[in-house]
Amino acid sequence: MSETVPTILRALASSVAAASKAGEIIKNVLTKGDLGIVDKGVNDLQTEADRSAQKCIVQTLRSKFPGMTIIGEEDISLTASVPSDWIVKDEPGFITSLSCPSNLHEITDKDIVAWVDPLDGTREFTEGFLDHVTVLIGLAVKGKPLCGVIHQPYYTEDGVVKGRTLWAVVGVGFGGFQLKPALNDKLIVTVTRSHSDKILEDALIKLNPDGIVRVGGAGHKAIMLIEGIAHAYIVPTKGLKRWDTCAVEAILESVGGKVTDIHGNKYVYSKETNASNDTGIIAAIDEISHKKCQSVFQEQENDAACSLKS
Ligand SMILES: Nc1ncnc2c1ncn2[C@@H]1O[C@H](COP(=O)(O)O)[C@@H](O)[C@H]1OP(=O)(O)O
Ligand SMILES: [Mg+2]
Ligand SMILES: [Mg+2]
Ligand SMILES: [Mg+2]
Repeated sequence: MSETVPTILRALASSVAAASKAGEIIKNVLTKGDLGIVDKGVNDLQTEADRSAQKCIVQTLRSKFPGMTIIGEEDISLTASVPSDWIVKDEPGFITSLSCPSNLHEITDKDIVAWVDPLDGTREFTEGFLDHVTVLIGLAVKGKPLCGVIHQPYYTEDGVVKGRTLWAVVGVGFGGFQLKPALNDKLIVTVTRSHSDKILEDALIKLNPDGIVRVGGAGHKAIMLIEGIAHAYIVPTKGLKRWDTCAVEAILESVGGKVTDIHGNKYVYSKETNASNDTGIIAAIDEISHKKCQSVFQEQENDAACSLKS
């Protein structure tokens, strides 16, 4: 069976299954109560949940796709053995049965770069904002995000924590969510709740949006766009890394959104690249919202250039 399924679909199916297992692992760490928090820098936390979830995802992908390049956020040793059920065998049929164009059939595991954020929204996780937590896996081919997985372990429906997994293959399909349109003729932006600075606050004054939604996590903010709560997610400076944005970009692009840096340029997701998204992010659900945000960043740059000259 698996011989006939394109490798990229098997890789996405495995990522969907591994992200869900990582979500279980995250919940178990929290339930046990010993988070093992480390600050990797300034306001840059890592917990036992981040470490264990990454082990699960990387070991799963590595066991099936030996040629794949896997780049995870956490700098941890992967030589120690992990519980056998952390290496997930499942490849859900709703992904492997997708029909995809012939060029995607030619992709081999060596062509795929997996960008893995085992727990996005770590600060919010430690502060109890659990619905802000996601597991992100993006699969890039030829430097571009092709497949994305956003797993939200604490997604709640009717007061019950159910969890959910959003996925997409650019140009092929998406699932795990329903796209809800945002209010027309408005601009609501979503921004950080825990990493703000003067540059962001100045940009918000200049942008003067109809609403500002301050929540944690890159994956969670992408969900705000999909659910019609905001039109654009902006980060004016560095802070985000490719593992925060690869899955987000694939999913938003597959529903007609646009993700670039603040100058309108695309980031490259090849294995050779520096992981840092140095020139910020504009992630928008549509072209018009993206344009509105980009023009404000352009004005800010022009103002800065003028004040340097005078
Ligand atoms: N200054 C920073 N240092 C480290 N990670 C950052 C920084 N800013 C943002 N991030 C990452 O981007 C995500 C979105 O940022 P924010 O929640 O502030 O909007 C954060 O959850 C965090 O991912 P992670 O939690 O995976 O480390
Ligand atoms: Mg982190
Ligand atoms: Mg992150
Ligand atoms: Mg993380």
